[in-house]
Amino acid sequence: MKRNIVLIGMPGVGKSTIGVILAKELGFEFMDSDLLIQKQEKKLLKEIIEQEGTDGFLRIEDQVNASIDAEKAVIATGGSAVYGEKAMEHLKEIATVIYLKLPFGELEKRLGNLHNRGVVLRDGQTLRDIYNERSVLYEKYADIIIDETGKDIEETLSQIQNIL
Ligand SMILES: Nc1ncnc2c1ncn2[C@@H]1O[C@H](COP(=O)(O)OP(=O)(O)OP(=O)(O)O)[C@@H](O)[C@H]1O
Ligand SMILES: O=C(O)C1=C[C@@H](O)[C@@H](O)[C@H](O)C1
Ligand SMILES: [Mg+2]
Repeated sequence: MKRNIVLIGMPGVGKSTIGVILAKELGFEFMDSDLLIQKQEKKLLKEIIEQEGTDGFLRIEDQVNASIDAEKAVIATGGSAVYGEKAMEHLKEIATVIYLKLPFGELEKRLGNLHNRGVVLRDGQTLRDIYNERSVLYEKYADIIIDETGKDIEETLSQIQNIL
């Protein structure tokens, strides 16, 4: 295992929820890219997306993720992190990358219950469009793929622990 773990996947798959528990179990630090972006920009993610547009947000996200310096950390990325090539190359160098994968139908149900989630959608794009577009990228960058189908948080965590 490399010295850090990076979690990637669609919004709502549980990168932040699972990441913080995993960090605690491993005795690692926990970092959340979304919080690093908000701290640097001194704005909420949705404000950055509103003010800078999706491309502006993606540029900031790429720069923040490419600058992460960590040792023994679990890093939860935002769902759109995989659009940042520079960032993903950097994260691949410093971490084992785990893709938390959920079938579209389950993800749609879960996102339906989540409020205030700024998702990077270009004009006319649907959740299905970005699911298809991003799945290719998540698979490309993943060292490990965890299929969350039918698993609760504890079951997903123990599957990750068994593989590490
Ligand atoms: N089996 C499960 N695994 C993970 N999360 C689950 C599960 N079932 C329900 N949830 C819920 O789904 C939500 C996952 O949200 P979370 O913010 O962790 O996602 P995320 O991947 O970090 O998204 P984002 O890309 O927007 O940061 C939480 O509210 C969590 O409680
Ligand atoms: O999947 C997305 O498009 C996003 C997910 C969030 O974590 C944030 O990074 C931002 O709101 C964009
Ligand atoms: Mg998150």
